Amino acid sequence: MSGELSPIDTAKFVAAKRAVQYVEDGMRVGLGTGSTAAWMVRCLGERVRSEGLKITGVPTSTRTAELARQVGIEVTTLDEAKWLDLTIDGTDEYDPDLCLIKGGGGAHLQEKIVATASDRMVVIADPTKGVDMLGAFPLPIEVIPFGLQATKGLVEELLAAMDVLDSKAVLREKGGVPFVTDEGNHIVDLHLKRIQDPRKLSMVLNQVPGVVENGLFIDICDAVVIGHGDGRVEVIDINEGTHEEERIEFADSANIFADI
Ligand SMILES: O=C(CO)[C@H](O)[C@H](O)COP(=O)(O)O
Repeated sequence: MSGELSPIDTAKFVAAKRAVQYVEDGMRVGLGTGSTAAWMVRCLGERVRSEGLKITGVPTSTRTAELARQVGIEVTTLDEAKWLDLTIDGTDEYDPDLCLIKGGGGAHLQEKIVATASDRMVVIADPTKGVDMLGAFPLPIEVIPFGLQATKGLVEELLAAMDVLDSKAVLREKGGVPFVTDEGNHIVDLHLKRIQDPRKLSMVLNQVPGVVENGLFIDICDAVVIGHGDGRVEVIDINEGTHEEERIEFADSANIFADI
């Protein structure tokens, strides 16, 4: 990949480039999944190659593991790393409390385990991901294959009783067959009304037998780095209560790929 980036890719790139500044020598870093997280992995690889930064990455999917190795990041498992200093990941939505909907890429189970086992989670996003109230993006749940239709039916009944279901629960497909996660499970996407009480919904969903994990990330994200197409980044830190803006140089974006 080379040449001019589109405004949306510039936004993702500058968010990623700013976020990898949080990474210090010796850190164990959770590596998220998705197109924005892929920019972060490339930016981190660039720091490893050009600065000799020594880090261990814990990928949240086979896709991310493959890319991390390709760009020169040493990877290990969460069990080997035990605990992480930082996780950097993308998101499908973030709200003003930095609660998230994730799982658009079908990796939210590993992503949630990895982020929860980290001192700090930094989310990278473009401006389209910010919402006043979660729920415009369909909420993914990971469901085991056994009894899939029974689980899906029960979830639909529960959501209808709670008056949060907007249309329906849809089994995610890829290439005409059910999408299979890295854990060998399936994804059901829940088309909901705006989520008034994400904490309650998350707890209810995870009580249903057959549901492994839902895509709501509550009180897990510490900061969000929002990139813009003109190179500006906003950094919102929920713990510090700060909202800062700066500018990131993005003319070198093509160099990120030069040595790979
Ligand atoms: O949760 C995720 C994968 O499970 C992704 O982080 C989320 O879908 C955002 O992806 P992208 O950066 O491609 O928009």
